[in-house]
Amino acid sequence: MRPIIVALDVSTQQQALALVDQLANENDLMVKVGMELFYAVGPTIVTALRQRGVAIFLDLKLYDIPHTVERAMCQLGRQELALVTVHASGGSAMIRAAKRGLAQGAAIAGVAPAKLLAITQLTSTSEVQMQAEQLVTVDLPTAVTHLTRLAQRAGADGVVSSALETPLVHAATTADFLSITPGIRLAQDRADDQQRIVTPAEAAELGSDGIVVGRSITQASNPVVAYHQILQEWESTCR
Ligand SMILES: O=c1ccn([C@@H]2O[C@H](COP(=O)(O)O)[C@@H](O)[C@H]2O)c(=O)[nH]1
Repeated sequence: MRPIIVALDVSTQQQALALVDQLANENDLMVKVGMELFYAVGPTIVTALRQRGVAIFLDLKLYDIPHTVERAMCQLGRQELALVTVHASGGSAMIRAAKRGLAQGAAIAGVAPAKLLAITQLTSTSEVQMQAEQLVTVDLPTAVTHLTRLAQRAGADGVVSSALETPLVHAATTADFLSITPGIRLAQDRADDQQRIVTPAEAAELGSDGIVVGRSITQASNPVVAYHQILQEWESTCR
């Protein structure tokens, strides 16, 4: 399955469920709960979404000392989640700890463990910004490739980056390793905080295993029409 993952970046359960209900007829729907919704509503949003039968990507981008991340992931592991995230730059010990925590939580609850994704460089980061602000001295593709290798060696199941880097991610990892890609924009979308953007068709051509789309759907006058436009582009070029 190569999902379109709808980022439910809204601040109430009512808004989130209204969006999911509009998309209820779509096959294999996966939604992403990010910081805004999770901090506003709390873990009950996961329960409410599970009751609607959608796959859930809980994108909290954990970044802390390994012990803290392991204990936090143990809690998340008890939920039936498809995907969760950490920042790859938290390091290999932290990623290994995240994986251990997820497995522990899943075993306690008797559910399948979520897949662990590591964020490489946020899609809102440009190469210039990365070099100037993070003092990274290599170019952005090299930095993403390095963090991808580190993430896979530490046990992550995939990475998050722009689809622009997906060919590098796949070249650096085994066939089952996921390249999940936000920073998706339609030709008519206006410029915003995202820097490394591609269209759904470009993401498919580049080999993305799943695109994350937020505002192009959630802020569209008709989210279902926007979803179908994206689906059509994504599937017409999907390999
Ligand atoms: O590098 C990253 C990692 C995560 N995101 C998340 O994806 C969505 C994108 O939303 P849009 O409205 O389509 O920009 C959002 O929830 C981010 O937190 C990302 O954009 N880039």
